[in-house]
Amino acid sequence: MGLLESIRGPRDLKALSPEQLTVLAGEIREFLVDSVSRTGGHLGPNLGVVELTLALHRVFDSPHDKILWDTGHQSYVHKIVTGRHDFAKLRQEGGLSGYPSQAESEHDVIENSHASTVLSYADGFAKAFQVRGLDDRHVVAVIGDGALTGGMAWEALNNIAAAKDRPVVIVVNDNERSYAPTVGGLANHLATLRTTRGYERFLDWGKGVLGRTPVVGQPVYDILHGAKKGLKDFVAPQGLFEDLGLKYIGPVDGHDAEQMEQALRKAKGFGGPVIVHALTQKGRGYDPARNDEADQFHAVNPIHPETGLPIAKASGASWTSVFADEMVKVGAERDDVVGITAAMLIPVGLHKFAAAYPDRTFDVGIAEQHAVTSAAGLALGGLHPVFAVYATFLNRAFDQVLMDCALHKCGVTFVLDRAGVTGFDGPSHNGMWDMSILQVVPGLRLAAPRDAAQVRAQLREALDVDDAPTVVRFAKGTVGPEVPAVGRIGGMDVLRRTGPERNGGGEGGDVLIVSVGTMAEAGIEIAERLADQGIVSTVVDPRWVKPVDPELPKLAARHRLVVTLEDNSRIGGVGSAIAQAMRDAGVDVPLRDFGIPPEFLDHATPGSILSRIGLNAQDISLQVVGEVARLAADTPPGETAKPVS
Ligand SMILES: Cc1ncc(C[n+]2csc(CCOP(=O)(O)OP(=O)(O)O)c2C)c(N)n1
Ligand SMILES: CC(=O)[C@@H](O)[C@H](O)COP(=O)(O)O
Ligand SMILES: [Mg+2]
Repeated sequence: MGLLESIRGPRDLKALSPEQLTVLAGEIREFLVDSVSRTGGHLGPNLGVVELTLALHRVFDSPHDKILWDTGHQSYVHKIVTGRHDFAKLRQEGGLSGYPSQAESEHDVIENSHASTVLSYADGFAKAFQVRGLDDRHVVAVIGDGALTGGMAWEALNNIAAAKDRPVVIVVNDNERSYAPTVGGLANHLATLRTTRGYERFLDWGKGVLGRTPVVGQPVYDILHGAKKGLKDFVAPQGLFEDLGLKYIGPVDGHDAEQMEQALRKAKGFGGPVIVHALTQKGRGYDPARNDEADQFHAVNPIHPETGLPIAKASGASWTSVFADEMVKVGAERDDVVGITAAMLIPVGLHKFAAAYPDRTFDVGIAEQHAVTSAAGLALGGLHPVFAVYATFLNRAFDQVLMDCALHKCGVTFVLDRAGVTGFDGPSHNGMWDMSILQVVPGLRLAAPRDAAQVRAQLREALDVDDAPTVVRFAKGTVGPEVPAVGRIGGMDVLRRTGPERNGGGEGGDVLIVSVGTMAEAGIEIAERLADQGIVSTVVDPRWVKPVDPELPKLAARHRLVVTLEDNSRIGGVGSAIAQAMRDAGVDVPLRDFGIPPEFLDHATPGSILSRIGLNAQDISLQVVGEVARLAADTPPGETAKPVS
């Protein structure tokens, strides 16, 4: 790839001729398909922003000018033209992040891969430049049509439009899709703007022809321009953006580097808030992506580059598919159950329910806050909504869960997919905070199923609660083997006892291991390892981790040590809640809580993250053996360390 090799920074783009830019764009697409088909990643979105990114870096001077990307999954081309060509370990330990990364480059600003934030950052930058008198630099925000459906984007637009003298260049990257086609009134408005493309071309043609005959040309051009404006307003009212006080430039062909550059130079010189509406295609130039109905290769696992077909076949059912299938069954039994997604119908597993019950499925766009409060409205209206969302994306709707759902005792069920360490997508995608932040929501009940059978059972149990919000959270990827219960204490499943039966129910021993959700297998393995050391333990799965089962403190009192395991932040998680419940019950037994440390976890494979943070059976067993030994050592002389029974 001759030309691409020579691009070591944005400066190398500035001298290229239009012909060279076309060649370079082709080489970049070839590079993206070749590389991302090997590693997996956001192939479709990045194929769609090749010319747009080249134009941005030719018109603006990053890092002096700030080029900001919303969500950041479409920043591979930006990385390539800012000197990062080694994509061999994309999204893996030690490799490039799949999103902008300040540690990687001075050209990167926003690392957060949560959508709809870029305009707020841009508003902040513009205000900072103005207050500091830095009028020699620009801020450019690239936002997708999907991200533009997020509420924050409109809060920011309201502020950006307020100051006519505060330059902000907004590039709307309109490929008509989030994963699926973008929904809502905004999407329809963007569509009407797109239809005026013909008028732009007509007007440009007119300007060219008429411009050569100035005497006649100008008045005729003015008439034409007036006609275009009137026609546009008639056919495609520009009102939305212009009525807000934003200059609107477009629609522009986002794959025509020259047209993009022209529009960006116009925007750069405007001196106030301006929108450049770029029309692009997700997966541009790669037929397998263009022809992909589902999401045009929004995010792929490794694929065969020639065909786009996945290299690895899924090794079993995913957590998502178990939920998807059960939702269809529930839909047939209960016509009050409705589904809600925030622009991720297939990724969260509501597509089958939607196919069966289209009138009972609502895609609200990338608008989780709206989704939650709309769900509260649906519940108050007599239905039982199921909002399926990635755990990390519910973070932004915490107040809506607390005040709009729980305060009103709304029977809304939240199904949190991608809970726990997800790894590849970096620090803002791990579902590691839900079991902490939701602990403080009065009345909310939270379940963490350990296997497919429990997903089905706990989903149904959640749907039976109509006077409080309920949460069912599970991990990314393939669901593990069934983990059968060997007994039940209160609402908790006993998964393993390694000592002789005591007190009839096998209650009591040295260590009580409380494994949450997918930590069940680790809990059982830890019990076996402890047994090898002569340490007797009981493993329980609380199933519903909030509220803490009233039997748990009593069971804890019959052990010398309690160990809790959760794929959630250690801070304020299930372990903390159990410790509090034990204190409240006057049970003074030491507790060791194992979870995710309170840090942002850099991108890597989930396995390597879990082993680095020590959230695995081997490391935990070693610590527990040491703890038990310390406890035994504390036993007064003459007394043998024995379980409290
Ligand atoms: C708050 C939030 N919700 C959901 C997502 C998941 N997500 C990642 S990209 C994407 C679609 C973005 O669409 P758009 O902004 O149009 O960008 P495109 O991929 O089309 O370039 C979604 C829903 C997210 N990153 N953040
Ligand atoms: C950028 C984004 O938020 C999603 O596209 C994310 O990559 C989800 O990844 P998975 O669906 O593969 O978990
Ligand atoms: Mg889009």
